[in-house]
Amino acid sequence: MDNFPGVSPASTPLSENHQFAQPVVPELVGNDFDSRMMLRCVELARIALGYTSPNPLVGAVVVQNGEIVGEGFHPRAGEPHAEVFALRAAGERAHSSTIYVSLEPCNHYGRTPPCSEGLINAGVSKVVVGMVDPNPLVAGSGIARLRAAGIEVVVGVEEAACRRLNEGFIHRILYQRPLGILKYAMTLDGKIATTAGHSSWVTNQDARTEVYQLRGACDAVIVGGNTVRKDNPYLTSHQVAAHNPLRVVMSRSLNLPEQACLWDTQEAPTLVVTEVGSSQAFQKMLRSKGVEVLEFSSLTPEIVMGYLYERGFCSVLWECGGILAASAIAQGAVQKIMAFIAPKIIGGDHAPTPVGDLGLTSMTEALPLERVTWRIVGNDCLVEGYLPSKLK
Ligand SMILES: Nc1nc(O)c(N)c(N[C@@H]2O[C@H](COP(=O)(O)O)[C@@H](O)[C@H]2O)n1
Ligand SMILES: [Zn+2]
Repeated sequence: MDNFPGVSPASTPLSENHQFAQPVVPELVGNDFDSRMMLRCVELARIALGYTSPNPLVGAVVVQNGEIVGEGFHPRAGEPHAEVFALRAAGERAHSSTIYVSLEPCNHYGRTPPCSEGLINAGVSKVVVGMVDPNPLVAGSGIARLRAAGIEVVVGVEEAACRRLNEGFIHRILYQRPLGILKYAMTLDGKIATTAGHSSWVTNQDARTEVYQLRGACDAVIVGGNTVRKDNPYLTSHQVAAHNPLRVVMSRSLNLPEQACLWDTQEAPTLVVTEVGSSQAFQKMLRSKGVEVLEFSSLTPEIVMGYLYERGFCSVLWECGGILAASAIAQGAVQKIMAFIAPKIIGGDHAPTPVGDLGLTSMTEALPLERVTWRIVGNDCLVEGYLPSKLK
């Protein structure tokens, strides 16, 4: 099992969960201070990027007289919640304190007892919450329980940052599927490779490093057989992030190379999903290398996403070619687009493009992205946006 940088696995010692204490900032009061503390919660939560599914990323900070006296984050499902680590780190100083937490404290017995009770028992006087927990087992009941116990509760501080942090978890809870992110890199004339299929590299190192970080934050990354045959990718986070996603290959035929970087499972696990009836000999060869192989009666993006949901995943990165990308979009397996655009022209009548045929013939049918943002990454531009909600 892989570890957090500087943090030991499974039973993370509390002292180490607490090792991120910040200096006192007495001059900051009111909303600025609340914002700073909540952003610190988000920062703490992000230490566990890639490790917490099906649970959310959560950070917590205990403040006494303007001083941080305890910090914590949720390291992984089955371990205590962020509030517990922060309260334990604060010890006696949790009494009459204000606790900041990026997600509403839970109010149910799951793998762990309710944090609402822990906060009441610790004697905190105020709880500042980033966002309400969309989990129907919580959904406002944690806030109500704290208020009923006479604790002041403020909700919605840095809510946008808290929601962004957990967009995969939120999507999983609301739609019973992982959030699907389609990432591609294309030239300014919309090509992901040359006519000959060569694609190394469309974007510069900075953009590729950002993709490695993205992989580290996702639970799985999916490609089709064509990408394995043409690019022979690793699909790891290349040590830029501590976590590696499950690498998933979708192939009906198992017409795949005997030798491929993805069959080396030392660094990261690989799952090949195929259809009933594909070569048993090839499946045996893959299994002998430590590759997991699963057969489905019908192999579609929707079925694979349903399976990955059951496996507990919150976010899945599609790094496939245009044909599979179009099929994933059409089946509602993609909600978010991340397009890296390199300022170069390659041309080519038959050079591949990021999204294949969607069956749309009029420009009025084009799928308009929502909540679009863009930024420069090194020499390239990253455009991000969300497919219209009706596709979700
Ligand atoms: N507020 C809060 N802090 C954390 O650190 C959390 N992990 C959660 N998670 C919520 O509780 C559910 C998981 O409970 P168990 O870990 O199984 O006990 C999760 O679905 C969230 O709703 N909340
Ligand atoms: Zn909890």
